[in-house]
Amino acid sequence: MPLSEAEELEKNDAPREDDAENVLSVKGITVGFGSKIILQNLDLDVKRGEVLGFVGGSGTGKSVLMRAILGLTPKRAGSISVFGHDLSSASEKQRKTIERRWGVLFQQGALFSALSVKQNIQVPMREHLKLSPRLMDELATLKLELVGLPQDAADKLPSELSGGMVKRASLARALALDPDLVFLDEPTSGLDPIGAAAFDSLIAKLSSTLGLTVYMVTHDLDSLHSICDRIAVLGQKRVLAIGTLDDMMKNDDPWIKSYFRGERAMRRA
Ligand SMILES: Nc1ncnc2c1ncn2[C@@H]1O[C@H](COP(=O)(O)OP(=O)(O)OP(=O)(O)O)[C@@H](O)[C@H]1O
Repeated sequence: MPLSEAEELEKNDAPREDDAENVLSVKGITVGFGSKIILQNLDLDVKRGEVLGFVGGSGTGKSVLMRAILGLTPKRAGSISVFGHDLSSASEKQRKTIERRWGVLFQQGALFSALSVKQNIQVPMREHLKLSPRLMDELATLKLELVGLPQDAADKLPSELSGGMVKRASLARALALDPDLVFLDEPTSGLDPIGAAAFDSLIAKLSSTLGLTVYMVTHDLDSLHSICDRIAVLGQKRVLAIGTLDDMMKNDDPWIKSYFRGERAMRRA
């Protein structure tokens, strides 16, 4: 009898012991474009069930790192393990199984403009699952509810939605396959403070009720304060520091100090 995809994964690439704690483990990765090195020998662990906020100056490589983890940008060295499985040695089939367990919300939402919200949510279902149209409609309805969108949003085009609704629709698409891990690239950018706070609460609620692990690139100090269990700071081509907000407040690196204890941070206090 042929092995299921999950059995295939187990058989060929047994999870390492630290899988129990780390959903994602990046070891010594280097990424560059031409002669420009963006990330060098970078290490990062993301723990199961945590909300990790990722910050860093503009252009330090936060999006590049996320894209490298997702396999969209090639790395020159190092290894990336997700759910205990090394992505470089995974077969295509194993990779697909791993991809089914993560969801991604790209910057600006990245919804397909010619597809309705419902069809956008169903894109990952079409790619990874074989379901009847009726079941896919039922699932899309559930996802809309989960992210707090009204059912009449289902047949709208992205251009007919407000910025906050686009973010929610993108989140619904990221959650389409009931992932264990979600990557969010600046989910609250472009939202007004009330919309951003509502989106933060939604992420916190989903993380606690669904046990989701959240990897969130953000510039939003409010998000860092309100929902992140840990914060990682990218700088000098690596993770400069990782820890709780308290740890960041005590850190004396000049960039970290000005970010967390500078004028902007003090204004929000
Ligand atoms: N495909 C590419 N080819 C060449 N250079 C690239 C490419 N993608 C990104 N870069 C460069 O890599 C660097 C890091 O970019 P990245 O978008 O990851 O920064 P970021 O930390 O996400 O910035 P921001 O906070 O402004 O979004 C930048 O100098 C960018 O120009």
